[in-house]
Amino acid sequence: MTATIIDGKAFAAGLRQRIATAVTGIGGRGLVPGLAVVLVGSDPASEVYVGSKAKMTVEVGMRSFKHVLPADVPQADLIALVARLNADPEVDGILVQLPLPAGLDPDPVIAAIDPDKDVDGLTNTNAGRLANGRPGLVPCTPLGSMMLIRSVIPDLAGAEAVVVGRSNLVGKPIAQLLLAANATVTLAHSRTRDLAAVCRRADILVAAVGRPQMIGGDYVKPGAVVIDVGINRIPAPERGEGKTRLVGDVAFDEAAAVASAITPAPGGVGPMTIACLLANTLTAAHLRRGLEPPVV
Ligand SMILES: Nc1nc2c(c(=O)[nH]1)N[C@@H](CN(C=O)c1ccc(C(=O)N[C@@H](CCC(=O)O)C(=O)O)cc1)CN2
Repeated sequence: MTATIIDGKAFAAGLRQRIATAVTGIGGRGLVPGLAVVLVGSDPASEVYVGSKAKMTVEVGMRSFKHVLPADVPQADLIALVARLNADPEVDGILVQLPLPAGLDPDPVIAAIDPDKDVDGLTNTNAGRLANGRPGLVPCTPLGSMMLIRSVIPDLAGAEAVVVGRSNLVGKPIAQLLLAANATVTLAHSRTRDLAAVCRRADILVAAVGRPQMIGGDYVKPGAVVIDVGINRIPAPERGEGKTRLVGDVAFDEAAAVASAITPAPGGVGPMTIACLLANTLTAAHLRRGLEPPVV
């Protein structure tokens, strides 16, 4: 079998286009959604992601507010910034880029975000809403992964789904979303016994372990849909001394030979993360004003 490649880059571009159209529509009524992104420190990957978020926010017609704080900022100052953003009427969405530098605890910072502006969907309130099947803001990477899954399997009822990885940012919310779509869900992790055999049960296999190319072809059931959430930078001496390249958590060539559809990494789930952040900001901007959010 040769798998269909699920083109997340193209899907994300289409989604951003639909968001831009929706933003133009509400602009006539004087509503311009605003997204505040907070970067603490100077992690190079985080700087790139935050830069892309700011650029794409403006491209879809929203307001972008970027706050950069030094790595040694006191925790109380970071929380005070979040409090100011909570109170700012021009800000509909707040995102604190993760990971935070060593010495800062992300939990109280996330807890300080107004759940109705929590466009990362990471507060306990939004996690609880997701777990209880209530409307709320859903973490961006899981939301984007679900859109890609539904592009190849519109009806997930009864499908066997295995999610490998149990982080609050990705694994747990994807499992909740799959469950809400009536899939039969197994949440596997580093302590799961015979992980390959568990994964081979999956019609939908989601890899979110953070270990480069760990999911080999022997983990994939013939005909399965494979969603690779991993983005890992590994040495690439074949490109020259000191060079690196990005790979996912899935050994792509091996898995693609067995699966029916697969996301590449890069170019799969990653680009959906920022597009879904913009979608969540649009949703938050509507809900905060008591308006029905558009379907994008
Ligand atoms: N507060 C948050 N922090 C982090 C999140 C998040 O959702 N909220 N996710 C990741 C980083 N991230 C966005 O923040 C992100 C990761 C990857 C991509 C992406 O488009 N990746 C490309 C490759 C990019 C490259 O060349 O480096 C791809 O996969 O094709 C966008 C956003 C952790 N932190």
